[in-house]
Amino acid sequence: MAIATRLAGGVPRAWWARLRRSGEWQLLFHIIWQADRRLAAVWWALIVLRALLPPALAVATGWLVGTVQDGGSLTVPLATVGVLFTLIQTLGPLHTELATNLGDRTSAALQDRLLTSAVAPVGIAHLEDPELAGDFSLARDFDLGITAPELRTCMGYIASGLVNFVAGILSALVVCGFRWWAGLLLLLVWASPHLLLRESVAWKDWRSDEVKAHQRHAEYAYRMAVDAPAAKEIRLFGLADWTAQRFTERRRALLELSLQAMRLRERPIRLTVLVLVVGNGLVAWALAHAALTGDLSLSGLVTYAGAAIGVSAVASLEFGWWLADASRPVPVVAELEPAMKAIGDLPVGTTSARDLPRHEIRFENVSFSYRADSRPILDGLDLTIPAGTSLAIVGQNGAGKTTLIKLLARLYDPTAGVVRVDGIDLRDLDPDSWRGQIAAAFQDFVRYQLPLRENVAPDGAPDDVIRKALEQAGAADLAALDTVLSKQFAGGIDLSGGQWQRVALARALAAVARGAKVVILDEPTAQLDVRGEAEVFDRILQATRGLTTILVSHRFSTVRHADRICVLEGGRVVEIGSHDELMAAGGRYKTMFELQAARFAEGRDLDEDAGLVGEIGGDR
Ligand SMILES: Nc1ncnc2c1ncn2[C@@H]1O[C@H](COP(=O)(O)OP(=O)(O)OP(=O)(O)O)[C@@H](O)[C@H]1O
Repeated sequence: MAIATRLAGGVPRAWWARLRRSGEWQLLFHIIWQADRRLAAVWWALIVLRALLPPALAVATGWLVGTVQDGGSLTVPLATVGVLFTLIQTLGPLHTELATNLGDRTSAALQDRLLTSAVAPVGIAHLEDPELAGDFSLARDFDLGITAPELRTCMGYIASGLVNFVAGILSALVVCGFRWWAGLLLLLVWASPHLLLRESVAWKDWRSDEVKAHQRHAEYAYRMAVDAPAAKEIRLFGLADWTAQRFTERRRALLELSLQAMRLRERPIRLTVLVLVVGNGLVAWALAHAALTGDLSLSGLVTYAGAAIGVSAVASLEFGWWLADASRPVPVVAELEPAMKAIGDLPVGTTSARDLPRHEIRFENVSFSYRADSRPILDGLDLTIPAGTSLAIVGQNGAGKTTLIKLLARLYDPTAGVVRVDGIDLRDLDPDSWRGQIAAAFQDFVRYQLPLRENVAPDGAPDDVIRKALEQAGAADLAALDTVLSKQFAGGIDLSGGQWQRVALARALAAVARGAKVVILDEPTAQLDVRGEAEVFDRILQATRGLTTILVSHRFSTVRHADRICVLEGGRVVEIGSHDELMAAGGRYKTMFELQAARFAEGRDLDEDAGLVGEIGGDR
């Protein structure tokens, strides 16, 4: 790992102060413990055992030398030195392996916490919030390893650091057996870097907006480079260098920031060296003097000199760096949990939606803005969708059609006004039971890298329900139900955009078969070819007949089939009625319809059997 990254955490005094202040390391050790108690207990036990070994070896070596001098039996002292030496050599690598494993488990525990807190809120505002998105990148650094090493790497070094630190203190205690002040003095001088270098700069601003922005961009560029969906455009638009450069620049900027933060000041370093030389010189002189004057035996000299050298481990700066690096994302994860809840969670009602009789939907004077300081997307909107009827919503890009759907699915609550179903405020309903009543095919539907079966019914359904839904969506012969819909899996297949859309429609239709009473179709046929659209949409209409259906579409050939159509503009409904009524009214709907019909009419020669022109203009 690059030294710059290792140094990024700053120097000991700074990390110690920071850690103590923020409780980062307590949080880290708490999470380590929660991640795997058994492994964590062994990890700690090995720290204690390994810390005992160096001072024990110093004592045993002195004993061995004394025994040689006295001419006694060497078997036991030699065996003791051998065992201690072997343990020192073997426990280290074992401990590192264990620490890597514990680091992986701790990362997984942190990931679990992040995932749980991302999916737990009832709404989705926290996932669309730009500031939280920055924190997300920082929080995932224990995995990404962009500004700091991954936790699996840190854990081994933290263990070694702790071993050194404790072994140093124990060695000082051994030196106290020679002269109490000598042990204390050595402890103080070797601990002095922690104090003297306190003014050196740590990377205090690692959570600044600048760091967050670099981190986010670096991560984004990385995903662009390695994710398959972006691969086509990256190549066609010649963006490969741009992507690589963006990643390199952002990462370099992060390293530069951390390097700036670690630059040590000269004077404290000189002073630290002076303190170390003087302190160690004094103890060395005392040892030599005692040995020369006969105050100290050769055995004692070997023991205390060995222990005196061992005290130096107290100065181990690395321990602080690794602990600071490893701890860094932990508070972000901890803070993200309440932050996401505060932004994304919505009050939960208790009334079950399962027994709603009719599913009439009413928007009453509904206003909505995504942020308090942004323009209203919906502004005093009134709209009623009678139970068992279909309503199509049309309007220009950005008119707020999808936003209205989000309110209906209770992914957000209105800023003002109320959305009711059968007269009950959506906020009084249990959100899960309400969503259980909804079957939806979204514009940006999810392409699950799962078998076809799970793509149609993620939470499980009998195969005949799945097959029927696929048939209704015109995807009966797509693949066997067990086929994974991704080439990235053995035996998997890739689907075209239109085929994927049919799968998304089948998902909604399977939900209808299992009892959903409200159907949301947001651009359900946008990716289907013209003939496919007409055929699939007829079947969807049949399958959803008698249900309350909301259809958002720019395709008027689809829209015209709805019982009623509303035109959304300026955050309100400006026209509503059946296709015939709106055409007769001669307003915005008629204009939009005729514009699209004319466009298709121009293309008639190019696509004679498309059938769309006839469909659009059929009963004009
Ligand atoms: N999460 C969000 N945060 C802030 N603004 C948003 C968010 N989602 C949408 N918007 C804004 O709200 C407005 C309405 O968006 P919406 O997606 O509802 O429009 P739409 O009518 O469905 O558009 P289209 O026909 O292009 O799909 C747009 O100006 C959009 O930029």
